[in-house]
Amino acid sequence: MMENTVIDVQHLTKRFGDKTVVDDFEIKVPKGAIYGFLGPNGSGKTTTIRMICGLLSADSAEGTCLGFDVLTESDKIREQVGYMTQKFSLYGDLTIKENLIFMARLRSLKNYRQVVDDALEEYQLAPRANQLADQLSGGWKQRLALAACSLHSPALLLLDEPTAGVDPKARRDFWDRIRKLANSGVTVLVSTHYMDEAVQCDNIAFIAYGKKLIDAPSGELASRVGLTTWRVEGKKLSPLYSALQGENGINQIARFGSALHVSGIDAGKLEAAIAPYRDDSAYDWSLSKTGLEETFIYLMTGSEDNFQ
Ligand SMILES: Nc1ncnc2c1ncn2[C@@H]1O[C@H](COP(=O)(O)OP(=O)(O)OP(=O)(O)O)[C@@H](O)[C@H]1O
Repeated sequence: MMENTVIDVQHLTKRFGDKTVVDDFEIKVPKGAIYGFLGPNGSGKTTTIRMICGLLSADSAEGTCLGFDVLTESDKIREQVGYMTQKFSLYGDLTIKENLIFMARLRSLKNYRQVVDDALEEYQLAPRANQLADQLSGGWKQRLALAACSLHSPALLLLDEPTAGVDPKARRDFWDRIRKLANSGVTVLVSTHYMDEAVQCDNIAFIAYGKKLIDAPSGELASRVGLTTWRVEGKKLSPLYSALQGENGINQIARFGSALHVSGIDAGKLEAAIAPYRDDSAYDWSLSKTGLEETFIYLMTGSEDNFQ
């Protein structure tokens, strides 16, 4: 294992009944990375991450996480993992402070009162320490959940759709905190099917049907997939949308504000498909750099019905 690599796993496989939900998966994650696991519902993201972090046993696997064997030393891995689940899983009828004390004691943390006081300060929860968790807004609940799963200073954080349903300001605060943790050496695995969470990741592994289709630094994902994109602006975009949809050479049309982004994997076929509309003065066409958004939509729509 490279010194800087905290996860180095191969042949990770999991079956539930006759369904192989994670199929011969491999991944390397460097220390301090924010690594996104993207894919449609049911594609196996959570199962994969939970196996890597020792929270679920694999049917087969080779390799290490945090220097421990993924198959035989999952208890040691688990000790260093903080897991923030999709659903708020703290106690609504306990206060913020009581929740943190409960979690700290569950972890048998020495000096737990000090650890909790430090967390209240660090996460700016102190002024609300005596508020019941049930009375908190989504953003504050999420902040409490992050504080709770970080009390034992985990080396690895596992976040399952962490900002779903949270307002933009709270979301930005949350990612600022995650970035700070990553800069201090904490490695972060994020399971999501939301674009705005994906853009926060340094690396992205795209999963469909339990298999990893692509694994790349997020800045390289678009060029790896290789879509060509034309941007078109104009007054009558709806009829154009209908006319282009399903045409040979067009893999995807997405609305971006007042423009359409028309993308295709084969640049020549794409150009031929839009040719009849290029000279129409109602439209203003320009070749556009394919971004993460178009790539993300393309990947997601190409593998929508995982295990349905
Ligand atoms: N304990 C279980 N028993 C049986 N099937 C399961 C179990 N856990 C997950 N599955 C199935 O495994 C597949 C992958 O599930 P998983 O939760 O890993 O997907 P996901 O990509 O994280 O989905 P989502 O985005 O909806 O959370 C799904 O078909 C799911 O129904």
